[in-house]
Amino acid sequence: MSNKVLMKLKGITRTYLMGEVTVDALKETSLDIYEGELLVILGPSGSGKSTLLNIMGGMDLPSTGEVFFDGENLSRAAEGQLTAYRRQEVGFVFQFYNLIPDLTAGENVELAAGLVEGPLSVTEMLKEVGLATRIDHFPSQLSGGEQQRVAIARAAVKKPRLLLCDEPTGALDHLTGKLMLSLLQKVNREQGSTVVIVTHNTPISAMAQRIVRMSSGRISEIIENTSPLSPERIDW
Ligand SMILES: Nc1ncnc2c1ncn2[C@@H]1O[C@H](COP(=O)(O)OP(=O)(O)OP(=O)(O)O)[C@@H](O)[C@H]1O
Repeated sequence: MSNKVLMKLKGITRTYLMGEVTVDALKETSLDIYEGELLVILGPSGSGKSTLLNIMGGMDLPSTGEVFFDGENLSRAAEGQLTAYRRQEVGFVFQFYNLIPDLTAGENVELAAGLVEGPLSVTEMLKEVGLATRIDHFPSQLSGGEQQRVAIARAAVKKPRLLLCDEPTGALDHLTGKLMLSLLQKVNREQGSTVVIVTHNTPISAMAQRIVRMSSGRISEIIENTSPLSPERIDW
C-alpha cells in the first residue's frame, strides 16, 4: 500500500426519494483509498455498503459531495467519461457472478479484455484461476465457485487499478469462499490492483490492510491492520 490516494470521497451523501419517503442511504461520508491497498468494508444490512461501492465504481453518483479518482472529479464527469472510467479502470465482482449466460467462460473474459488496451492473456488468466480446461464451457455448465472464478478472471484480465467486490463469497460455501478471497488477495499483491471488498462477514476483514466499518449510512470506524492474514487462515 502506497501513500498515494487513488480515490477520494469527499463529504458524499446519497438520498433516494421513494414517493413521500426519503431514504438516506449515505450520510456525509468521507474516505481516502490508497493505491495498492486491500480494504474491507463491513457493516450490517442496509448500512450503505453497496451504495458506497457503486459510487466508487461510477455506477451511481452521490446526491451531494465529490468523488475523485486519481485527481479527476467523477462527480462532475460527463456520462461518456464515467463509462470510460468504469470500463478502463474498474473491475467488478458481484455476489451472483453476473456472467453473460450465452457466452462461454473464455468469451466472458474476452469481452472484458476487449475494453482495455494491453489486457492480460485470456487463456493465462483462466489458467491462473484454475479453469484452463473449462474455457469453452457456458456458465450453466459451471458450479457457483467456478462461475465466481470466471468473474474474478473477467475483472482481473483488465488489470484494473480498482477492483470492487460486493459480497464475493456470499453465495459460496466456506472453502470455496476462501479460494475466491485468496485469488483476490493474489490480484492485489501481484497486479497491484487496489481491492475493496464489501461483506457483512466480520472475520473476512482479517485479510485487509484497513477495515472500514459502516453503520446507518455512515463510516463509524476505520481500523488499520498491520498484519493481514491470508484467507486460508481465516475461519467464519
Ligand atoms: N435504489 C434504491 N432505492 C431506494 N432505497 C435504496 C436503494 N438502494 C438502496 N436503498 C436503501 O439505502 C440503504 C442502504 O442500502 P445498501 O444496499 O447500500 O446497504 P448494504 O449495507 O449494502 O446492505 P446489504 O448488506 O443488505 O446489501 C438501505 O436502507 C436501502 O433500502
